[in-house]
Amino acid sequence: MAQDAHTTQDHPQNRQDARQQVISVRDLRKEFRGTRAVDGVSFDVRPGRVTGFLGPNGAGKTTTLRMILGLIRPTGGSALLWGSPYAGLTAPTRRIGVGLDGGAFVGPRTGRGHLRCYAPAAGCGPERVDRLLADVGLSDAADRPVAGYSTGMKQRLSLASALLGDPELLVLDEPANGLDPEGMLWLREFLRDFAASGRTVLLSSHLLGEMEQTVDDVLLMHHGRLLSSGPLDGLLEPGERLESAFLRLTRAGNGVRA
Ligand SMILES: Nc1ncnc2c1ncn2[C@@H]1O[C@H](COP(=O)(O)OP(=O)(O)OP(=O)(O)O)[C@@H](O)[C@H]1O
Repeated sequence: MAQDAHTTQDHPQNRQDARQQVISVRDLRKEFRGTRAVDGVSFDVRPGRVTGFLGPNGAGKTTTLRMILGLIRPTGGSALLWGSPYAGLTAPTRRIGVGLDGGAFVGPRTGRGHLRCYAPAAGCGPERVDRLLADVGLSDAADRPVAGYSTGMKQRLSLASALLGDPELLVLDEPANGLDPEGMLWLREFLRDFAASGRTVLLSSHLLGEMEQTVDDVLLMHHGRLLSSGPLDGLLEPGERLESAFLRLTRAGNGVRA
């Protein structure tokens, strides 16, 4: 993962390099009225990997994801998907499955109704909706109003929504929130299988212990800055847990390891 190559998205060579990556972020910055939410972040997300965007509440993870997805405009820097800004992609909703904020649901709608509502835009029919409901373990609850779903069930429905377009990239914000241990295990296996098929996952989480068992690559964020990026194996010292590594890095200051 490149750390220090600051680029602009318009340079042809940079576009060429960025096309080798699924996501390529360079010197990305966002300020909200004096709050530096994201402060010069650079990283790449490689294909066929589960990359964990990890850090405590307020670290800047969601803001970065929203900039990558073109939902908010950066103060500076660039975020490219397959070498293009989100707005320059053809049919982005079919290439990228997005799960932000645990999903936004209309309470009286059923789980099946929710997916059927978004299915046409994703180019899929009712049979795929049924299959996805089964894949995420919601077949039995499919015809109940989402308002009565547990947090974990909403997370599963959000994941099914993200999968509607059969995307090659999943971008998920805190998908493990509210899942019980069985749900965590299920999510972990699901994401690992997704990446094993050559597709790519970028997910944010503050649950370092859980993510340690899920991700291949780590982007460790703190106070808007990237503390570390690269394969999980390269980050941890022998016998070290991810939470301890995070404390070690935050105590060491803002050093950046490639
Ligand atoms: N729309 C906004 N207006 C003002 N400040 C914002 C806005 N969105 C985010 N922030 C601030 O930017 C910082 C980073 O927030 P962000 O939501 O990106 O962090 P996060 O790592 O995703 O944390 P969490 O896990 O709590 O969602 C925080 O200080 C937050 O208060």
